[in-house]
Amino acid sequence: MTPNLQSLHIKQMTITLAGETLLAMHRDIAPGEVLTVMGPSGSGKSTLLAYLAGFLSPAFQAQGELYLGDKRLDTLPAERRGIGLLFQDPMLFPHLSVAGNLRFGLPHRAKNKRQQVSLALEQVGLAGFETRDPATLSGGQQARVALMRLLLSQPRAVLLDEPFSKLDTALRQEMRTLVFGQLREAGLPTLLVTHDEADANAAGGSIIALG
Ligand SMILES: Nc1ncnc2c1ncn2[C@@H]1O[C@H](COP(=O)(O)OP(=O)(O)OP(=O)(O)O)[C@@H](O)[C@H]1O
Repeated sequence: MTPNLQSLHIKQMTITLAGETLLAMHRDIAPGEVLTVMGPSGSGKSTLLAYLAGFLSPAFQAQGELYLGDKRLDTLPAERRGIGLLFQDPMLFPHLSVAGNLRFGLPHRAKNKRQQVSLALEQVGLAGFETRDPATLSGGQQARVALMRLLLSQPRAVLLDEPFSKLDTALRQEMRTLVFGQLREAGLPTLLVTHDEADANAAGGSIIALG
C-alpha cells in the first residue's frame, strides 16, 4: 500500500516566553524534504520540536497553526499527530527483544507482523537479529533498530533531534546516508535539529539558523 504523502505546514508560528518572542516560523516541508534547524544553545530548538510534537511546556505561548496536508495538528494531542521522533539515544526498550522493539512500532491492525519485522531487519543489515537483547547490540546496531521501529510505526512526518551525535565518526556518515535515504524513500517531511554542519549537508535540504 502506498502511503498518502503530505507536506507539513508550519503556519505563522510564533512562540513567546514571558512576553518575549523566542521563535517565529512560517514554512512548508514537502514529502521527502529534510529541513535542518541549527542554532546556539537556548535559541529554541528543543522548544520548536516540542511544539511540533505536541508537548510544549505551558511556560510557552504558541500562536499559529500546524497542518499535515489539510489536517490540522496543533489542536491534537501528541499521540494523534502521527509524528515520529528519533533522538540521539536510540531508547530501545531493554525488557524487549529486538523483534519486540520493532513490533512495538507496528500499528495494532498491522498484518504479517513477523514478516514485516524480518524485512525491516534485513533492510538495515540485521537479518536474524530478532531474538537479540538490545543491550548486546553495538551503538550503530541499536540506532538501526530505532530507525526501523520509527518507520514501522508509519509516521506521517518525522522529527530528528541530534540523531547522530552519540555515534563515532565512521559510523556517523554511514547512519546519515541510511537515515536520510530511508526517510526520503518513505517520502516523509522531516525536520532535523543539529549542531553538526555535516549532518545538515548530508540532509541535503534547506537550513534555518535560529538565534
Ligand atoms: N520549561 C521551560 N520553562 C521556562 N523556560 C524554558 C523552559 N524550557 C526552556 N526554556 C527556555 O527557553 C529557551 C529556549 O530553550 P530550548 O531548550 O528550546 O533551547 P535549545 O536551542 O534547544 O538549546 P540546547 O541547544 O541547549 O538544547 C531558553 O532560554 C530556555 O532557558
